[in-house]
Amino acid sequence: MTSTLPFSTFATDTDLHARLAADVLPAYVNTCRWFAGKARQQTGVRVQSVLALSDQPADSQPFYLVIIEATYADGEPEQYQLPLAFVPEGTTTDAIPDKGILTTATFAGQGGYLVDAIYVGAFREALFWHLAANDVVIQPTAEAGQLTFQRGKGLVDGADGDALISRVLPVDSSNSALVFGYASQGELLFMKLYRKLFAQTNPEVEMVAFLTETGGFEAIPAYAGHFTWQQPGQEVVTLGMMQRMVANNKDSWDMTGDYLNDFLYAVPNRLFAVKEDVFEKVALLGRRTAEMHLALYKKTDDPAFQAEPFTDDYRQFLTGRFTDLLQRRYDLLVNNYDRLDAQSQRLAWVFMEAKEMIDDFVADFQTRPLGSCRVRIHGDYHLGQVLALPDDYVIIDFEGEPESTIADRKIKHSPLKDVAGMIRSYHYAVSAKLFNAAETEGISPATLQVVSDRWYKLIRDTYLDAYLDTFGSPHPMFYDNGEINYLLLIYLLEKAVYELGYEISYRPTWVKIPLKGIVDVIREIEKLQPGGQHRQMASAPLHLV
Ligand SMILES: Nc1ncnc2c1ncn2[C@@H]1O[C@H](COP(=O)(O)OP(=O)(O)O)[C@@H](O)[C@H]1O
Ligand SMILES: O=P(O)(O)O[C@H]1O[C@H](CO)[C@@H](O[C@H]2O[C@H](CO)[C@@H](O)[C@H](O)[C@H]2O)[C@H](O)[C@H]1O
Repeated sequence: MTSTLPFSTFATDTDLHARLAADVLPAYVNTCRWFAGKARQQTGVRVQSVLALSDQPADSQPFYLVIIEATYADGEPEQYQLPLAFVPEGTTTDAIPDKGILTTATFAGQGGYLVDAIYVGAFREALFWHLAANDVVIQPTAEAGQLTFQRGKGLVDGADGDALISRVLPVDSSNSALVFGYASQGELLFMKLYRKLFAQTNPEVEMVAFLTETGGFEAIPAYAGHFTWQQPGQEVVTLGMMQRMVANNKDSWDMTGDYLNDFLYAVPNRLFAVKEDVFEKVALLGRRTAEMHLALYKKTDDPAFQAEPFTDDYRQFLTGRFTDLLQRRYDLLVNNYDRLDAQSQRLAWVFMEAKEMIDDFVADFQTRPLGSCRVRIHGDYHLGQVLALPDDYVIIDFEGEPESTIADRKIKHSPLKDVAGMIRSYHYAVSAKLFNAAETEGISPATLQVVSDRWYKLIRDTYLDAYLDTFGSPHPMFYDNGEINYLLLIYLLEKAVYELGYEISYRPTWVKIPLKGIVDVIREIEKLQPGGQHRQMASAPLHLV
C-alpha cells in the first residue's frame, strides 16, 4: 500500500480508503477474533469514517479510530472499530504481533507497517490521558462530530513523574482488553475497547454505572470512565470503557474445573468425593448473583432500570424469539445429524420428537398468568464471566448476549434468566470434565451420565437455594414457587437451545452437553402435562409463598 501523502493526512485520503477496502480489509478482518461476520456471506468491508485521536494537526505520531463497515448478502451491515497506526520501518519500541499487522505501507516515501494501534504503547497512553483529562476531541469535519472522554471515580492518578505503563491483555475475546498502571504501583486499570459498534450507549456502560451508583453493588470492578463518538443529530456510539483492574489468575470456569479434579480421581474408584469448599463457593456465587439482582431492583427514576410486570409485549417478544430460535436449531440439527456421535443422536431424537410439546410449552407463555417482575439483568451470565478472587467473586462483561441487537439486550427479563445461564454453566463444567478426561476413558457413557447428573444436581440445588435465600421470603421479584419453576424451565430451555447452535458451529464434540440440558427440561415439561407426574424441582424454594 503506497501513498505519496504522509500518514497525517490519512483521515481525508479517500483514495487510500478505497484501496484498503479493495485489497486489505476483507482478508484482514477475517483473521481477527473480534470480527463476528466470518460465517456470513460477505459482500465487502469499507472504511466508513476516520476519527483522529488528537486535534493537534502537527501531531508527531497520528493515531486514528477507523470505523469500518462490513456488508453481507443478507441482513444488516455491521460496524467495527479498528484503531490504526503507521509504524515506520526500524521502529523498535513496540513489538507488533503478526495478527496486528494489516499490511506493509509507504507514506510520503517512508516505508513501514499499517498496524492495529492497540499494539502501539503511545496509542494506548494517548487514550488513557484523554480519559484522565475528560477531553473532547473535535473532529476536522462537522459531520464527523467529536470524541468525548468521560473520567469515572475509579480512575487512579499516579504520583508526579511516575511513568504510565500499559499492555494488551492476551485474552481470547470479542473485544480488546488493555491494561494500565504506574511504574511504582503496578497494573491498576482495565480498559475494554469495543470492536463491534452500535448506535446506542453500550448496555455495559449503563449497567456498570447503575450497579455502582444506584445499586451499591460491590462485586464488580469500579467504573473508571468511558468514551464515545458523537455525530451531530445521531445516537451516541460507545467506543470504550475503563474499570479497575482485578488481580486474578482465573475465572470461575477454570476454578470450578480445578475443584472437579478431586471428583474426577474418585469416579474411576467408584467413590464420590467433593470437598465441602466446593459447595461453599457455589453458595457464595448464588448469594452474589442475588445481590446483583437486588441491586438491579433498586428503586430509581430511570425508566431504563425500573422493574416491570410481564407485559403482553414482553410475552410476544420472548415467544417470537424463542419460536424462531427453535426453528433454526431444528434445521441445524437435521442438517448436521450425521456428524453427531451415537449418544448425541439419541438425545437429538428426544428433542425432535418433543417438538409439539415444546411448541405448546412456549406458546403457553403468551397467556399464562405471571405475577413476578422483570428487571435489567446481566444477560450473558456464565462461569467465564465471574473472576475468582481467593475468597470472593467479581462479575464482569455486562454487554449482554453477543447474538442480540443492542435494543434487545436492554429488554428486562426475570433475573431467573441469569440464574438459568449459571446453572447451565455448572452443567457444562461437570459434563466437560467427566466426558473429556483421560481418567474416565474406560467408563461407559451411560455410567458417566449418571455420575455427572448426580454431581450437577447437588451443585444446582446449592446455587439455587443460596440465591433464593438471599431474597428472603416472600419477595416481589418472584410470585411463588410454581412461577419460579416455570420461568426457570423456560430460560433453561432457551439457553440450552441457544447453546446447541453454538456447539454445532464451534465444538461439535460438545453437542451432547446442551442436548442433555434440553432433554432434562423436556422431562420436567412432561411432568407438567395432564397425567404427568408433576413434582417440584428438588431445589424448589419451599419457604416462598
Ligand atoms: N476488570 C478486570 N480486571 C482484570 N481482568 C479483566 C477485567 N475485566 C475483564 N478482564 C479479563 O478480560 C477478559 C475479557 O473481558 P470481557 O469483559 O469478558 O470481554 P469480552 O466482552 O471481550 O468478552 C476476561 O475474561 C478477563 O480475563
Ligand atoms: O463468552 P461469550 O460471550 O463469547 O459466550 C459464547 O461462548 C461461550 C463459550 O466460551 C459459550 O458458553 C458455553 O460454554 C461455556 C463453557 O465453555 C459454558 O460455561 C456456558 O454455560 C455455555 O453456554 C456461550 O454460550 C457463547 O455465547
